[in-house]
Amino acid sequence: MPAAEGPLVVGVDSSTQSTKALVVDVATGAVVASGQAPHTVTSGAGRESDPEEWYGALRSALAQCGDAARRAAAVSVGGQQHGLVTLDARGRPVRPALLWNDVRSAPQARRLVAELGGPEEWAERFGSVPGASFTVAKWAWLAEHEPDAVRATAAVRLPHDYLTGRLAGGPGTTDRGDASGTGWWASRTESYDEEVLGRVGLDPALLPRVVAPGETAGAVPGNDPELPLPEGVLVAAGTGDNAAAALGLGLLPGTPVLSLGTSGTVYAVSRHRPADPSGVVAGFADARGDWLPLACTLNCTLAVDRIAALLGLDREAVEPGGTATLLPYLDGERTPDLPNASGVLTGLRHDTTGGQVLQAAYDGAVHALLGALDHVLDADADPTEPLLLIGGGARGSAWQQTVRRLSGRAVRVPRARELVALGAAAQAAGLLTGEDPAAVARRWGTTEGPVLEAVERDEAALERISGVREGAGRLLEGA
Ligand SMILES: Nc1ncnc2c1ncn2[C@@H]1O[C@H](COP(=O)(O)OP(=O)(O)O)[C@@H](O)[C@H]1O
Ligand SMILES: O=C(CO)[C@@H](O)[C@H](O)COP(=O)(O)O
Repeated sequence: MPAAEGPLVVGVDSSTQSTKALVVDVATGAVVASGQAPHTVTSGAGRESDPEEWYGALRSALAQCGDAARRAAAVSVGGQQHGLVTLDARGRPVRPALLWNDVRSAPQARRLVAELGGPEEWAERFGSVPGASFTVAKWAWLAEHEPDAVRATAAVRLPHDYLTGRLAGGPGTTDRGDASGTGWWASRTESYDEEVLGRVGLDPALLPRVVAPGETAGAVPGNDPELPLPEGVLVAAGTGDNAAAALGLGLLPGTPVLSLGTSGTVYAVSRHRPADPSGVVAGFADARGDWLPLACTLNCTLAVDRIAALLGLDREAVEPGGTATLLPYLDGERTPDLPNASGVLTGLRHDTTGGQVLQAAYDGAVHALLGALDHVLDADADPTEPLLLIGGGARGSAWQQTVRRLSGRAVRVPRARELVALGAAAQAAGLLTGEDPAAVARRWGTTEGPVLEAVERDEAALERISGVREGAGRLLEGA
C-alpha cells in the first residue's frame, strides 16, 4: 500500500453482511490500509443482528489496518439504514437489532400510514411513505410483540448511531441522513415528530441529538484498550450507508447511482425535498444539507447468488435468450411493496438452459431497480449522464452487462471499491480540514473508472418482466 502524505482518517462501512474499515490519506485519497470482518444475520422469519458483534467487527477490521489506524486523526461511520437498536440504562443492547430487511413489521407500517393521514400526508410531512424497513414500524412491532423489551429500553439508536456512540462515548448522536430513514424525523421541519412518536409510545428523550453536517460527534476517550484508535481521535457525525456512498462519490445533483449490495438501491442527490406518495421513492436527507431520493430492493446480490447456487452454476455462467422470467423475491420485497412475496419462475421450455434461468434472475433484480430510476431523478437530469455502478455486485461482469442492457444508458464503474467507507473517510477528512466532504471525494477522484458505452435498451425483456409481475397478482401477496 502507498506511503501517506497527509494526515490519515478512518472511514467505516458497517453494512448488513460485514464491517469494512479503510485508512485513507487526506491529501491524496490513497487507501493506505484496510480491514473487514463479517456479521451474523439471522435467517427465517426475521432478520436480526447483534450490535455488540458489529462493534467487535469494527475493532477487528481496525486491527487489520495495523499501525495506520493508530495514526489516524479522525474517524467516521457509515451504517446500514433503518435498523432498530434498543439499549438499556447501561448502554447494552436489550435484544438483537431488527434490520432494514426484516419484513415482519409490514402490518405495523400499513397501520401507521392509515392512522396518520394516509400516503399523501406521510410523503408531504416525512418525505417517505414508511414500509416495513422504517424504524418506526420496527418499534411498533416490538411494542406489540415484546413489550418487556420496550419497557427495558432507555435509548433508541440506528446502527451508525450505536457505533458512533461506542467510539465517542457521551449521550449519543445521529445525523439528518440516517434520521430521515426512521419515519419519526419529519423532513418538512427537519426535526423529530412528536405526534408519530406519541402514536407509537416512544419518548423523544430516548432518541439521540441530530448533529448538523460538519459538526463533530465527539472524540475517542481512550477507555477501550481493544479499540486500535488513539485517544482523542475526532469522531465525525457519520450517516446511513447510502448517504455515505453519495459523499464518497462526491455526487452532484442529476447523476444516478445504482448500488448492488445486500440491498439494491438507486438514488441521486437533489436540491428539492422529495415527497412521493406512491411510496416507491424514499425521500431521504443526505449528509450535507441536500436530499437523497432513493428506491431500495430487498433482493439483490444475495438472491441472485442463491439462484446460481440452486442451479449449481458460477454467478457469471449466464446465457442469453429464452423466455424464462424470474422475480427474485426470496426475502419478500420492498420495491415493489410486496413484503410477503416469494420468488416466481415462469416461461420455462424444454430448451431453457440453467444459464438462461440465471440471467433471468439478474434481469428480475435489475428490472425492479431501473423501474424506479426515473422517479428518483429530477426532470432536469441529463439522460446521457452515465449511471454510476457501485457495491459488491458492480465487480461482476454479469451484473454490469445486465444493467447496461436493461437501462440503455452508459455505465461507469468506479475503480474505488468501498464507496461507503470512502464517503465516511471523506466526512472525517472534512471535519479535519473544514472542506465539504463531497468536494474532498471529488478531489480524490473516486468515480474514476471505465465507462461501458450505452447499448440499445432491451425493451422486450423489460416488458416481459413487467407483464409477469402484473399477471402474478395474488400469487405475490400471499405468505
Ligand atoms: N466479483 C464479484 N462479482 C459479483 N458479485 C460480487 C463480487 N464480489 C462480491 N459480490 C457480491 O457483493 C455482495 C456484497 O456486496 P456489498 O456491497 O459488499 O454488501 P453490503 O451491502 O452488505 O455492503 C455479495 O453478496 C456478493 O454477492
Ligand atoms: O434499507 C436500505 C436503504 O433504505 C438499505 O440500503 C440498507 O441501508 C442496507 O444496505 P446494505 O447493507 O445493502 O449496504
